[in-house]
Amino acid sequence: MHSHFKEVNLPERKKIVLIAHDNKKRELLEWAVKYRDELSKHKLFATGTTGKLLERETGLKVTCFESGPLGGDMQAGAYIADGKLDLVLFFWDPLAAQPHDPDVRALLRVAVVWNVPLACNRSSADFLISSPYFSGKYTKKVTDFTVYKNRKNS
Ligand SMILES: O=C(CO)COP(=O)(O)O
Repeated sequence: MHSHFKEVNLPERKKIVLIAHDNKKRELLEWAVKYRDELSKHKLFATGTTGKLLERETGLKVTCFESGPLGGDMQAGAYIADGKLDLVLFFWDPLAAQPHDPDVRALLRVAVVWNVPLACNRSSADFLISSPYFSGKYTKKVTDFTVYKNRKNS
């Protein structure tokens, strides 16, 4: 199918959400401490427990959603749908079943819908943060959903 795109300008100072499942929290915290100075240039969000730990270990201000299993992933997903998050760093655990797996999948899905840069492991996060776009301007293309929204049976 022929898709049309809209351009969305991302500013230098990005709105970034950081999330880690329990077995991945140490890894995300180490990563955030390593890149503390770079992260300090941005506005940070996180799910509840991840955010509390991030604030404690980096000293950076983090706006916290609810804890993930209590709806935090869905809050982050809603922010994405509203265009209020520019980048997602989500170290999810591939070896542990999560009670809120549907929420996790929904967040990952909606990030892809809106073409949001998304790192799910440390090396991807390294690649993202070393990109000039991380702290520079970037114009992303988002599918233009006008046709979808105006479809006949809507
Ligand atoms: O479960 C999570 C994401 O799915 C993370 O939630 P917490 O940061 O509150 O532990």
